[in-house]
Amino acid sequence: MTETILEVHNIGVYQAPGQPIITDVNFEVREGDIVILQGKSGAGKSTLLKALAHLTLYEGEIDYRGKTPQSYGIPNYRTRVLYVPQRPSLLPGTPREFLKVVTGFKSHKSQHTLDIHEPIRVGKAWGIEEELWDRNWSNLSGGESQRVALAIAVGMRTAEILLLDEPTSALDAQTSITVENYLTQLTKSPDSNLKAAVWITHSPDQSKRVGTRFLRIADGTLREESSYV
Ligand SMILES: Nc1ncnc2c1ncn2[C@@H]1O[C@H](COP(=O)(O)OP(=O)(O)OP(=O)(O)O)[C@@H](O)[C@H]1O
Repeated sequence: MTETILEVHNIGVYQAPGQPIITDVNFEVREGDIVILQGKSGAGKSTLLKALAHLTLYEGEIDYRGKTPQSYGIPNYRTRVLYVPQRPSLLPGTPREFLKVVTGFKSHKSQHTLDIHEPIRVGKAWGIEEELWDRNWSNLSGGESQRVALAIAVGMRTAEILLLDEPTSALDAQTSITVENYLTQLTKSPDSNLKAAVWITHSPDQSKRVGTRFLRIADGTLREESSYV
């Protein structure tokens, strides 16, 4: 039987008391799932991913492998259920400097799989030459910084679930497919830590290519669909 990784019970996020962005969200993520999260702009998709990563206040419960996020320690939990923003906003310095900082965190160090060269290798597979790692973030194009940030998230090899917030929105069609194939194959590989993803996209074509399950947020709550609609 396929193992459940994440169980989400009655999640609600509020922008102010009595003003919910999302309520009564229930679903689970199992090994091998690439869960497409769809919904209109402003529906609450990013809000839900941030709640799953414990990056925003929420009510309700999250179980990761049968335990609460707190029981892992929140920084450690966040490396396993890892949110990848659409673009790294306003980061100082260069990607290589950023990589050195994040790989120095105790929560990452405690995991034996870490290899700081792996993100650079992943980036190369997506057309990111090594010299770009020494350029300031502010001097990278939108598509370059998006791929570098994703390469860091993937190359750390700490995540079991990636929470992907429009991960290819700044990429051309061909590069987007290269990244998609890499992520879907990694999710299926028995040697990989990565077991699943929750993936926001506005692209019906991308949803069909990568999705194994389809969730939609509408009117402040979530429902499962049989396909992208
Ligand atoms: N920190 C916050 N405080 C108050 N309101 C917020 C906050 N974050 C998000 N919102 C509001 O919550 C709603 C959902 O935002 P969210 O970013 O989750 O939407 P989304 O579905 O990801 O949209 P898009 O497709 O445009 O990225 C929006 O109305 C947004 O303005």
